[in-house]
Formats: sequence, C-alpha cells, structure tokens
Amino acid sequence: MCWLCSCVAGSWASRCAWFSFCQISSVEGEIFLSSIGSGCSSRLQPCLAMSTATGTFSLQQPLNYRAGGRVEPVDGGQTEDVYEPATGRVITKLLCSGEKEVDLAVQSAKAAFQTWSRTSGMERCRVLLEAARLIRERRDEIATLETINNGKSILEARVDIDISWQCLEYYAGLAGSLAGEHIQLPGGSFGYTRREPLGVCVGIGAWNYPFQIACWKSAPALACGNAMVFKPSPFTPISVLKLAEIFTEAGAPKGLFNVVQGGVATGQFLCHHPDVAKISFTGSVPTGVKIMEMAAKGIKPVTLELGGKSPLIIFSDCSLENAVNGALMANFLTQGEVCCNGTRVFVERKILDTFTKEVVKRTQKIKVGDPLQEDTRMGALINRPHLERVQRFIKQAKEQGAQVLCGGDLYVPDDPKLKNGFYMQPCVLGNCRDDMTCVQEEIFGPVMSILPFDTEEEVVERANNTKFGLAGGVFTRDIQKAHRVVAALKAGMCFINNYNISPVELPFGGYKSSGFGRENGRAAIEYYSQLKTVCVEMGDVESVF
Ligand SMILES: NC(=O)C1=CN([C@@H]2O[C@H](COP(=O)(O)OP(=O)(O)OC[C@H]3O[C@@H](n4cnc5c(N)ncnc54)[C@H](O)[C@@H]3O)[C@@H](O)[C@H]2O)C=CC1
Ligand SMILES: C[N+](C)(C)CCCC(=O)O
Repeated sequence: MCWLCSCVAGSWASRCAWFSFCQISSVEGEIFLSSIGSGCSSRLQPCLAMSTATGTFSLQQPLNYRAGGRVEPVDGGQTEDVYEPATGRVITKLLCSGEKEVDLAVQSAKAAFQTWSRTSGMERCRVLLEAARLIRERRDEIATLETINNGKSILEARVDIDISWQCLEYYAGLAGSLAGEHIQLPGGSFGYTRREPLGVCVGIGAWNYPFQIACWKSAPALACGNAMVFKPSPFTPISVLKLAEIFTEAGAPKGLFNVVQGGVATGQFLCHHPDVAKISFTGSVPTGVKIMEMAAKGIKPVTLELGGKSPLIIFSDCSLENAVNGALMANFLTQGEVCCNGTRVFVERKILDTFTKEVVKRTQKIKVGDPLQEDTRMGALINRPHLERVQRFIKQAKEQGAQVLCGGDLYVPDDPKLKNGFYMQPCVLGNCRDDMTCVQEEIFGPVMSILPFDTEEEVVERANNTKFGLAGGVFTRDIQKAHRVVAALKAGMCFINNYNISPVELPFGGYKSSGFGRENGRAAIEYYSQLKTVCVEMGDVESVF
C-alpha cells in the first residue's frame, strides 16, 4: 500500500494522482496566505507571508480565530516564543488566551451550534466536502507552513495535508448516513434511537501533526453536528488558522470552528468551562491524566490519544526488504516524533545481523537538513529542549550498555542559515535489553532500539510488557502467525507487513496508558455523538396503580 494516501501504489487512476503531484511540485517564489476576519479583512491581504527560503517567513498577529475571523485575545497576556525549528529563529510571539477569551470562543461555538446542529447530514456533508476541496487546492501552502513551524520535511508535510483532506472527505461521506435504529416492541409499540451531537467540543492538540490532528478532531465533530474550539500546541500555532479560514470559506456558520492559542493555563480554562460538552486530547500521558481529572469534575466525556512505546516484531520468514523499510517507517517519520512509532524493534535472532546491517546502512543514508528542500528526508526536531532531551536518552542508553550503531549526534548543516536549527542524525541502538530506559520510555525522537528474540511466545510476552498500548507491528510471510501475534498484542492499532500508514477509514487509538476513544473510521462517530432512545406506546397505558 502506498504510504502517501493508502491507495495501491502506482494506481494512478485512484487518489494517488497526489503522489505524482507531490513528487514533482515545488513551491516557488513568494506565497501569500490570505486571511479572513477582523485582523485582516481582505482575502487578498497578506497575513501569513513566506518565501520558500528557510529563515524568511514572517507571521502577522492575531492568531486567535473566533466568530469567523482572526481576533486579538481580550485577555491573557502571557507570551510564548514560536520557533522555526530549521533555523532556530523565533517567528513570532504567541499571546496566550485568558479565561475571558476562552469563554468568548466557547460562546461563539455555542451560538454556531444552535444552527449547525439543526442542519441535515447532507448539508454538513457539503460544507465538509468544500473544505476538503479547499485544503487540496491549498495543499502546498499549508504543507509549507507546517514544515516551517514543525520542522518536518516538505515531502512528509504534503502527505499530512493529504491525509487531512481525506479525513474531511471521509466524514463528509458519513454525515449524510448518520442514523439510529428502529426496534419493534410488543403490541405494535416501538422504539427508535437518534444519534445526536454533544454540543461544544474542545480539541487540544500536540505539535507533531498540527494540521492533521486538528482535522482528525474537527471532521468527525462537525460531521456529527457539533461545534469546536481548538487549542493547538503553543509550539505550532500557525497552520490550524488555515483550517479555521477554510471552514468559514466553505460555508460553515461563523463560530463553528474557533481557535484559542495558549499553553497549560488556556487548556485548563477550556477543560473547566461549564459549556464544554466533550474534550478530545492528543498529547502526553501526564497531561492526559490531568485532562481526565478536569473532565471528571464536569462529567465530560474524553478521547485521549496519548504516547506509546510500540513493538515491531520482525520474524525471520519476512521479506527482509519490506521489514527494513517498515522499520524505517516505524521510527523516522517526523524526526521520530510520532506517538505510534514502533521503537522497540524485536528481530528474530537468526536474521539479527543481516537485518541490523541493512537498517544501519539505510539509516545512514537518510538525508538530514533543510526541511523545505525536496530531497531532504529528515528535518529538525521541534525545539532545543526537546532535542537535548532526546540526546540525554541516547547518553543514558550508552551508560546502560546499549551500542550506538549509527547516528545519535547533533547535526549542523553546512548552510549557515541552518546552523542554529535543531537537527540530529537518526540513531540505531544495538545491544539493547528490555530493562533499559531507551526501551521502556517514549523518546519521541529518531532513535530505534533493536532487541533480539528467539520464540514467538517469548516475543509476544516481551512486546506486551509495557504500560503503553498504542500500536504494534509484525513482519512475516506466515499469515497464521501474523494474525495470531496481532491478536495477542495489547495495542489498539496493529500493522501486518507495513507500519505507520494512516488510511482515514481505519479507527486509530490506544489501549492501556496510551488512552481510549478512537479517531478516524466509523468508530469516531461514537465519540462525537450521543444516543437518544425514544420509546413509543401504540396502545393504552397499563398502570400498576
Ligand atoms: N496518541 C496520539 O495520537 C498522539 C500522542 N502524542 C503524544 O504527545 C506527546 C508530545 O506532545 P506534547 O505537545 O509535548 O504533549 P503535552 O501533553 O505537553 O501537550 C499537549 C497539548 O496539551 C496542552 N496542555 C498541556 N498541559 C495541559 C493542561 N494541564 N491542561 C490542558 N491542556 C494542557 C498543551 O498546550 C498542548 O496543546 C508525546 O508523549 C506523544 O506520544 C502526540 C501525537 C499523537
Ligand atoms: C500519521 N501517523 C500515523 C504517522 C501518525 C499519527 C499519530 C500521531 O499524531 O502521532
């Protein structure tokens, strides 16, 4: 399956037209991203101006979006620096929203909910389809923004945007078919169920897939008739504004999708707000715990997409080439900053040396550097503290007896404008044991740990011996073994003979400390709607009194 859009690679008749497009397209010259709203009233006015050359992007305030336009937050005042990871340059200062601004955003969503929740599924479908079309049309602009603010390669950012519009298309398709059940009861009486929206949903996002996370949350939420207030990570506040503008342009009522910017305090105001009906969170486990505690106080349902330390099991009867490709996909997308990465790579001892040699060879060839260059395959990590954290994990791994087989060092590109960027060489660790910190903790960086195993029974037990349960993968040509092993894995998202592809049709989410609730697929509908049961009496009331 094609990594880019989950079609069968090479079938150009399908959606993979995008594959060829992304291979050949390059963004040239000056691009102006227009904006709607009080801050920038004209569609033609350049609000987010950028050029392809890393280091020249400039961003204009305001960065909140409410009631169909960009607005200055009415309170807050705390500021955060927003970086371009590729150059280490501060792009802008983020104004964190206070309690009043959060309330205004929630009230704006509440007002839009009144009209949106009364529309038919088909009407919602049309708005989502138009929004998907606009994202497709502006794919390169949005991908470039994502690369500038997140540091991932432009090739990957384009794929993220493709997955995003596919998500909107998918839920547009479902919106018109949301329905309840009809249940016959004795004496001609009957019951039926209605699938109703929840109200104002809050989305809180992480920084690794800023635009995609916003789409994975907003598409099912809006399809079900809800309104949303979204808070991106303060590290990546930019691209979601494009989504907000697109929803308005696509015909969504003003206030249906709002953006509040900020960090912990802003997130807390949102979670505590009495008019918020649901919280969908993507982020770390410790924050997930806090979100759940806050939600408990208001009896609000939550979806938690948290961290992972997923196993990837390579049996000796696999296709070695596919397994090596799979291991690279499982570890090095987005500089390794991926929650479902298969960072514990268990390799059957018989092929340990061959596999390891090949993985190391391929890892050494990964081109690290300016993420806006077409041939770059790994860009910069999100910020300096995170880069240093990843470095500490590698140092500790060495102290605990792991062997660095390649990479792990900081990388300083030759280009002088990139010298303050947050780069490192992707790293493969050998001689790993299950008790090492690098094997137990989520590193969220480009660090693969290789662990030998001898039997199926042993590897399944070791694979499950973790507090996390987000994903898992198996490479083997033995189909019975493949299904037996994934059935035994305690993880929400399992892959057989591939890893880290994201067809939006498939539900995604974790077991154990990796969270609960599902994004994508039909399953997400359950988490953005509530069921009303109506019992209809066709006869007389038989009273016991
Ligand atoms: N399962 C999944 O789908 C994904 C999980 N993640 C996980 O996210 C982590 C990295 O992302 P980070 O942004 O560093 O996580 P984080 O937990 O620090 O922050 C995530 C979001 O929560 C907000 N936040 C932080 N404290 C809060 C509080 N007390 N109340 C309300 N909001 C609060 C942040 O401002 C940010 O928007 C990794 O552990 C990774 O595994 C990341 C992406 C996807
Ligand atoms: C898109 N994919 C599968 C590589 C990662 C999605 C989960 C995340 O946000 O980390």
